[in-house]
Amino acid sequence: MNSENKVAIITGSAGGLGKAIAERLANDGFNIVVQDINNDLLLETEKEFKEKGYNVISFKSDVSKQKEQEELVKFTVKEFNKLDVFINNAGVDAVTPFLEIDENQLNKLFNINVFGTVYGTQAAAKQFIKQNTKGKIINACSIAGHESYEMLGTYSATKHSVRSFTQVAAKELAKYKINVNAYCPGVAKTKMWERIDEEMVKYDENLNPGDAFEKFSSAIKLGRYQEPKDVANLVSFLASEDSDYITGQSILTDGGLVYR
Ligand SMILES: NC(=O)C1=CN([C@@H]2O[C@H](COP(=O)(O)OP(=O)(O)OC[C@H]3O[C@@H](n4cnc5c(N)ncnc54)[C@H](O)[C@@H]3O)[C@@H](O)[C@H]2O)C=CC1
Ligand SMILES: CC(=O)C(C)=O
Repeated sequence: MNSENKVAIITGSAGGLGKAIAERLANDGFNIVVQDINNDLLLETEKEFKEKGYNVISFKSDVSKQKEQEELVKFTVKEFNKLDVFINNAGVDAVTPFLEIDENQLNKLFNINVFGTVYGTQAAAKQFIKQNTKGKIINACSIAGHESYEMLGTYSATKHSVRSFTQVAAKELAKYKINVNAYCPGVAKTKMWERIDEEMVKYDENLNPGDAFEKFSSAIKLGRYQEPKDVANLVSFLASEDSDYITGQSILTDGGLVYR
């Protein structure tokens, strides 16, 4: 392990966008901590990354638990001596009409997408302040943090909330030289979109499997759906010194879908 390397934690990185972000940061020279609630997939990813020669360790926890976010940071500092970048990537979806939104759905999505982001930001910021170093916190927002989508009401509300917390944390933490930004992907082919497509098709008899994904992605001006590496490219920039003068922003990376 190289103790000179910068250290990044990426939550929800056993698969999907988080895994691509972790891999990109490892290639950028970071020591990385992959975190997820899915332990089997997490261990597989850790093994794959070790075989590729990355400086990686894994930590199984639940981002919606404040204490577990603190333990994640503690574990990282114990293993790698410091923290430089914390990526609040873990997130979950739900597809229902507005009239069917219930308490379970609201609790689950807000707990993971919003509370998880707040707890992760707090744990990372406290560590940066203790270290007396600058630091970067990078949150997973979405096109749904700028525009609210039918059938994705709760999800969209959580991502608007992530954008709001990104702004307020950036304002309050700037005096410690902590930057807080967010990336807003569009339509990336991961397990999340597989689930969204499956659920949307259930609610509309005119849709066949794959149609909902196709419908969303056919509106993308650059003419193709998003690859996880498109998202990793933006996060790599936000984690680097090249973004030192940017804070409080929720930046769209969607191939031309939502314009703000
Ligand atoms: N796929 C897409 O098109 C888009 C995704 N996003 C956001 O990007 C982030 C990553 O999305 P995907 O990779 O597509 O999702 P995904 O569902 O493929 O992967 C999410 C990962 O988070 C983990 N996770 C779920 N709950 C957790 C918890 N409580 N604690 C720790 N880990 C947990 C899962 O086990 C999984 O490995 C999410 O925040 C999502 O909302 C935003 C816009 C578009
Ligand atoms: C998955 C997602 O973030 C969407 C539909 O915007």
